[in-house]
Amino acid sequence: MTRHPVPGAEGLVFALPKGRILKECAPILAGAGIHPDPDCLDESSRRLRFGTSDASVDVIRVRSFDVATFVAFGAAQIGICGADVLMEFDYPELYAPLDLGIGACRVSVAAPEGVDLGDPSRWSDIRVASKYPNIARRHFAARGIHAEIVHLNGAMELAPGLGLSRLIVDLVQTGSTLRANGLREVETIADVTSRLIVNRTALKTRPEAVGAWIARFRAAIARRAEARAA
Ligand SMILES: Nc1ncnc2c1ncn2[C@@H]1O[C@H](COP(=O)(O)OP(=O)(O)OP(=O)(O)O)[C@@H](O)[C@H]1O
Ligand SMILES: O=P(O)(O)OC[C@H]1O[C@H](OP(=O)(O)OP(=O)(O)O)[C@H](O)[C@@H]1O
Repeated sequence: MTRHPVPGAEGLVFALPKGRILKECAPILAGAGIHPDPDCLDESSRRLRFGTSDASVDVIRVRSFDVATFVAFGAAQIGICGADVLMEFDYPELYAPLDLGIGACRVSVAAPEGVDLGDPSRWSDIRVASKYPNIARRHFAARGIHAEIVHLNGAMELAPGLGLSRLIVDLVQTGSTLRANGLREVETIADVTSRLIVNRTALKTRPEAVGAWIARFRAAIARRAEARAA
């Protein structure tokens, strides 16, 4: 694919999450008319910024949590990330106009299989391991429970068995990770899919460019839905 110069002040930077959502994003990007350099989808590539078939758009590939941060601070104007990440950060600078319908899972509370946790309405304090400290804290606070959060970046499932916490708050899709680690889902906090996100200031100051991309993604999602229904 032809290399294009990086976008100048008028160009847009599109933040994509590396990891499991990246491949699911590709057909949606193509439907919206963004064709990144093939290296972008090759997880073994060490590059982080890629040109696209549109000389005015570059793609960056960052961790899922960091997509929200790049877009919130205006370093990227558009991006794709899970609703879990949006809930966790709650950045006022982010506008999430479109549910892309990919990366479906849920944020749930889980506990050790076969352990009686007692009556949750009687809990006052509980220790919870999660990579979503804000979601977890808010969830328990809304029930009048003070949650002491142990912030982990992965392998939360180990925490209850090793006495690090009584509960975990993590993503669940099939439930096989919980089962494989002797845990059960206790409660769903929120259903999750991936969203198109934009920086609110960029949308205000460059409504033609940013608004046009939102419209293209909206049309691409509608076409996918029609094709699935046919
Ligand atoms: N099991 C799953 N099924 C469906 N979607 C998921 C699942 N796990 C995560 N996701 C979605 O994919 C996003 C990215 O998850 P992924 O596992 O690729 O990255 P991560 O492990 O959170 O990031 P990192 O590798 O940077 O720590 C999550 O924020 C969520 O929206
Ligand atoms: O219910 P399941 O279908 O088992 O999916 C849930 C698992 O998927 C995610 O982890 P991932 O595979 O992304 O690995 P990670 O721990 O590196 O984030 C999530 O953190 C759970 O561990």
